[in-house]
Amino acid sequence: MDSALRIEDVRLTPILIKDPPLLNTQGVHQPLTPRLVVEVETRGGITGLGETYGDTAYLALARPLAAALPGRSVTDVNGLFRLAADVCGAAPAGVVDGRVDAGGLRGVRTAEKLRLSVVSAFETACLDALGRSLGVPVHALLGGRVREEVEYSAYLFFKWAAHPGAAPDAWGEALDPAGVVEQARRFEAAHGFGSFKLKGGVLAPEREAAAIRALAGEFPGRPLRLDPNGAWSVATALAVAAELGDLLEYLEDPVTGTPAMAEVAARTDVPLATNMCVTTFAEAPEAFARGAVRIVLCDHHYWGGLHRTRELAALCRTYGVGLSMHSNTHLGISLAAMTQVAATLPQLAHACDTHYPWQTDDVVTVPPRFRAGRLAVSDAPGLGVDLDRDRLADLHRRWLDDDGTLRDRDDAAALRRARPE
Ligand SMILES: O=C([O-])C(=O)C[C@H](O)[C@@H](O)C(=O)[O-]
Ligand SMILES: [Mg+2]
Repeated sequence: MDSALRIEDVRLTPILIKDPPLLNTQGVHQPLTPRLVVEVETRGGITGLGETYGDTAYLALARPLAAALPGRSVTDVNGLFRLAADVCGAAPAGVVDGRVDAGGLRGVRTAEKLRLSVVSAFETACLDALGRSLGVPVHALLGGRVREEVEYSAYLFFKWAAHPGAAPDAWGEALDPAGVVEQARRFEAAHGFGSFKLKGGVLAPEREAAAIRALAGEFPGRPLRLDPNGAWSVATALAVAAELGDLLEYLEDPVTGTPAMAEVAARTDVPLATNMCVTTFAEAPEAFARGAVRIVLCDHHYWGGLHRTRELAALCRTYGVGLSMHSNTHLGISLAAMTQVAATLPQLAHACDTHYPWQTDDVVTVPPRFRAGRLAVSDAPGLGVDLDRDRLADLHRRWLDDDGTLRDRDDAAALRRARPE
């Protein structure tokens, strides 16, 4: 083994980044939300980057893994999973209690999901370091790209004009169909997005269906998705599906859990997609056997990295299930990783989700630019992004200065603070 590829040091930097008051079925995004930047430095002096959730539960698992890595090779990405199982221990008490993951809206929190979300950032950082060391892009380490660009979808939200006590943000309020259409127009004008996903589960289902109809009127024939994060009953889901019918590219997690999704799927032709009932390999057999979902949203953060995202793609292909991509609040390191892996997935037939246009902070030196809703796939070594260390230090300072209130994303708590009634 080339000793230059051995890991010399691992740096973890928790940060707080600005986030607008976007609404979802849990509550509202906090004004600042945590992320974790992982740097893996080799003995050869090359540093690889990764990014993941930065809440305290993730940090508690990341620290022992970071401490155990020096001396291992960045080529040993398979070994990371065994190592994490050995050194991370249990998730901190109280965070795995059957609740839906507040920061992710990705089904119930489990210790395994937390651990995989942490390992994903280390895997990405190792692949970045390996790619930089060898002078090849990460997609080459995953078998090579099958496309030159990756298409992304505009992620529309009902939102307030401002966080409580703050000045209105640049997007303004969107609490009705007209506001959503205006937001979509701005997304299209700024980034050229050709497809739109509306985050639902916020207003009455009829209002959300009306917003989709308004989008269809403004952008005829464009792919449209609605995602209430499991907030509806089977009857409501069927009523909305019947009303919107052909207007929808897919309906995402209209109800919670595989049995309810299967019940809806059996009674509508509208394709159902999920990032809530199939979020681990163990959940796939039942959901696929029952025909509960036609599309699974991959997300390298919680599926455990870029290689495992490709394993998920192979599983979906085997069962004739389609593939799309999910996103939470994230920065340019994650966007680069999403783009690299998406470039290697032949059956990715839907535009990927991204929250990125909502972010005003970043830690990469050159923020990516969407053209016609697409990102060019970088052929530069590694992920193709570099760290802005001054920015990283500023955002880490914010995290240090926080009294603990915002270090864990909790949209329900943020809503209670803003609207105690
Ligand atoms: O597709 C999804 O379910 C999501 O993107 C979940 C996210 O947590 C999103 O709803 C958010 O951040 O409000
Ligand atoms: Mg979803």
